[in-house]
Amino acid sequence: MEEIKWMVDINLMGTFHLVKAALPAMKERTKETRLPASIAIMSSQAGQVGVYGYTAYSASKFALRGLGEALQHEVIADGIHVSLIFPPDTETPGFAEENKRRPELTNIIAGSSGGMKADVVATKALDGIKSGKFIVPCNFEGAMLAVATAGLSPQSSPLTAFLEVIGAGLMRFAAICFQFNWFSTIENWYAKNKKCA
Ligand SMILES: CCCCCCCCCCCCCCC[C@@H](O)[C@@H](N)CO
Repeated sequence: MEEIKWMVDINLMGTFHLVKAALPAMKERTKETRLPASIAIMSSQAGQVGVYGYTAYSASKFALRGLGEALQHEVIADGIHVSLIFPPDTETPGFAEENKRRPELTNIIAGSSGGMKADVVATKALDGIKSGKFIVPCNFEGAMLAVATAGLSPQSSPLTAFLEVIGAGLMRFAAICFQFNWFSTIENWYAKNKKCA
């Protein structure tokens, strides 16, 4: 339980603390300058889909979506835009550390979206923030996830809204195929490893 609390403290409470600390000055500045401002929240693709081995991590990253959606309602009148970034595995020192003890099944499922270099994720994130996107995917699988999990999130443009409406059925179908594949992999892995034990 201590480790779960630690993760929620960093990923969720850490974001609350940062937003709370930055908001008064941001509101003041947008009022004075009339220039738009952005709050970028770093989630993860594991905050769009639950992934084996990431129970605490996924929970803390999913929570950021609720935070972001509600916050966008609360700051839109101040000219502040919220962006939620959803990267896949990203080559960072933290990821190298994580990889030393990541379960095989997590590797397989997370591998469905591949990995990205940190500077590429940073560029994608900045582009998304600058163009006022609420959901910022970082790769092709991320774009599919964005459509599949669009829910009631604010849409960034009429084109995105159109693609979400048109793509919804297709992406649900793709999601079912991915889930089927992941559950079969988990089942086979347990069957094989139980036999070996
Ligand atoms: C509707 C179609 C679905 C498209 C493919 C979905 C692939 C989803 C795979 C998600 C993997 C997420 C892994 C991210 C983990 C990182 O955040 C973590 N390593 C950071 O430490």
